[in-house]
Amino acid sequence: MLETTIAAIGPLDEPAMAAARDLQGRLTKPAGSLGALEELSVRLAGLAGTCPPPLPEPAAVAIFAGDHGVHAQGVTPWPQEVTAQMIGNFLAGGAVVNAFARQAGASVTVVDVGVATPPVTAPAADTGPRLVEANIRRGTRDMTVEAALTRAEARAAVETGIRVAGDLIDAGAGILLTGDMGIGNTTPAAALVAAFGGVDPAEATGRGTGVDDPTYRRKIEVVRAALRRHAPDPADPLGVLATVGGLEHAALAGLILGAAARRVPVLLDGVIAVSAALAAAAFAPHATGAMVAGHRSAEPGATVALHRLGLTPLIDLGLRLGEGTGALLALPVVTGAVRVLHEVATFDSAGVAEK
Ligand SMILES: O=C(O)c1ccc[n+]([C@@H]2O[C@H](COP(=O)([O-])O)[C@@H](O)[C@H]2O)c1
Ligand SMILES: Cc1cc2nc[nH]c2cc1C
Repeated sequence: MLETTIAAIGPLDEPAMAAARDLQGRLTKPAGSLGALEELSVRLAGLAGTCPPPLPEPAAVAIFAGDHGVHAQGVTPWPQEVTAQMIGNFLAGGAVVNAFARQAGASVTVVDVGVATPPVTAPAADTGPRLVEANIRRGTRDMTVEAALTRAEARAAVETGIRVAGDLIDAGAGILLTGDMGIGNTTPAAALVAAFGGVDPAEATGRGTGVDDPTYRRKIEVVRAALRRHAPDPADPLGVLATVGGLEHAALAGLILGAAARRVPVLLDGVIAVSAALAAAAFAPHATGAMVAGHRSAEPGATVALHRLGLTPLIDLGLRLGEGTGALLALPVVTGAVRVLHEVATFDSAGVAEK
């Protein structure tokens, strides 16, 4: 399934992009006045292979949740149980992601790919957040001691993400938004950014949920130790994900690949999402055509990854929550970029004089 998905990911459609550029030039506004929205609309036309591209509606957030053996190294102040407890909060509708999803009119799907303790489940409701139980392992192994995952486990997580993308798109989603929950997951995210980005762990590692100076220094050394032990090869993305990644990172890479293969845009959230996006781009370089960077996380690794991917984030508000919150805030910007191509009059049709 991974191989067929990768094979289905092709380049952006040049004629559709040329048509979108031409249309942008005829709309009743000074050329270039919508800044980054114009190039985004052109890219989404190229992804859809048609101009105008469909409005990115309805929107679906997929929150992949997992735990991390590297938690034992003291890289986060939070207890591991918070991952499962926050799943309960997501399903009950009480987290920030739920508030932003209600505002944006987006559905929320929580996917347990690797939570260590059984998730706290809420009573099933027909509407509201949904739980997909796809646990591959109750948390990864400690990457400073051994590989976090076997290649088979990493592949199973990637393929779970591909499957979730397909299911959400089959159910009608016009855009997918990445979400994540996993106490400790900024440590493997930093390792992935350092491995794929070829930067020193000190440049890729941030303070996550907020750690003090001694913990931050230890966190950098933990990332350094894992990379030294495994020496992951960036040309082997499954190997990188298995040795120094996480189950939610691998599943997010799969979600991105699945969206790209179906030519549906995927709006990226924070550092966990963009570290997974580096893996997706290593599997299939053309997958970047489907990626839209929702925001610039405060984590330094996010800026490194966005630069490598050639993506400019739509908003930059110093967020560092995860869950999909930054992607949800950016969603109206993406919709606005496309809506312009559908609804704005041309100089010709509106009888407005050109300069
Ligand atoms: O999205 C981000 O950039 C981001 C930055 C810092 C923290 N987080 C969230 O915080 C958790 C991981 O933080 P930590 O310090 O436990 O590694 C995890 O649940 C993430 O969703 C997320
Ligand atoms: C409370 C809490 C909520 C979160 N949401 C995403 N990561 C999180 C980490 C914590 C600790």
